[in-house]
Amino acid sequence: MEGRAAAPAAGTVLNALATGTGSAFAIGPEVTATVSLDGESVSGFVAGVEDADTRLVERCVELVTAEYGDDQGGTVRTDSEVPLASGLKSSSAAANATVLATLSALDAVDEVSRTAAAKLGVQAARDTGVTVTGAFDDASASMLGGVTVTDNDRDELLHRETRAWDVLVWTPPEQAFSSDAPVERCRQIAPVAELVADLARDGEFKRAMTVNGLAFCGALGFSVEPMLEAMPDVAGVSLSGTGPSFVAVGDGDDLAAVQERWDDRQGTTLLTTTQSEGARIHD
Ligand SMILES: Nc1ncnc2c1ncn2[C@@H]1O[C@H](COP(=O)(O)OP(=O)(O)OP(=O)(O)O)[C@@H](O)[C@H]1O
Ligand SMILES: O=C(O)C1=C[C@@H](O)[C@@H](O)[C@H](O)C1
Repeated sequence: MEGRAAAPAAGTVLNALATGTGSAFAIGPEVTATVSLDGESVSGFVAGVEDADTRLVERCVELVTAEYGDDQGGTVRTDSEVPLASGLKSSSAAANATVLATLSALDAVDEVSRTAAAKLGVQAARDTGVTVTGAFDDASASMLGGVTVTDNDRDELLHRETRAWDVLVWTPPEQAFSSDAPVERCRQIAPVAELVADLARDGEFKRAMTVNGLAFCGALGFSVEPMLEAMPDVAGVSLSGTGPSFVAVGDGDDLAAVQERWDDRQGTTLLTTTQSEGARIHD
């Protein structure tokens, strides 16, 4: 019994740590999960990362086999095109891919809606303490594709649209785990987050993410310089998640100008696009 599925990473429009309302958009790079159900306990591997914390993806397999199978164990392996703890939601993508791969291994894909599958991954993230709010914003964007706006306190999808943007990502050579973020400082910028949520619900995603980025750089202690370097050329740029990556959206020519500046920084830049199809199961 084997299943394979892939789910996209995501960038941030609104970080939910201030108010519980969040917004994110799916981007090209993916996490692929391969699940084999042939044992009693569940063990996980992250390709290329020794000593990776595999509890999240193991918990995803456990939750799915408990609800849709017979508590089977087995192995789960993830292969990721995005680095861990970089603000690009690799945890949500890994959880979504693992939930779908496990459902595929059980031949139970048709029994579960995509939204319900994303919620199982959110539950696994809460159970293993890798998230602050549950991050249904990131999970829904990765699972459904497009741009989503969610209430993470109720795991409710408030709004979803698709956008065809080019996306530039700068990832510095550091890591920042969401579970270590200073939540109280984020709550202090709630009035700004409410304004960003209004813009996002109206589909004004670019302006929303730029205001989000300026506010969360302040709350989380990141420099706004990468944003200032992008703002002359693009309307949408933000710190992604709890950092350290930044994302800028627009069209190719505008992003090329930003990339020239971000290429002078340490770390890596990646030019990709928005992704509107969401997670997919490999036959
Ligand atoms: N590719 C992966 N495969 C398996 N587990 C993963 C993967 N990516 C993340 N995780 C799990 O999620 C945990 C938290 O990850 P992390 O804080 O890096 O989330 P992220 O989604 O990459 O970052 P952010 O929330 O800032 O976007 C990791 O400790 C690990 O347990
Ligand atoms: O852990 C969390 O709850 C979150 C982490 C970041 O990705 C945020 O962007 C997201 O809105 C919520």
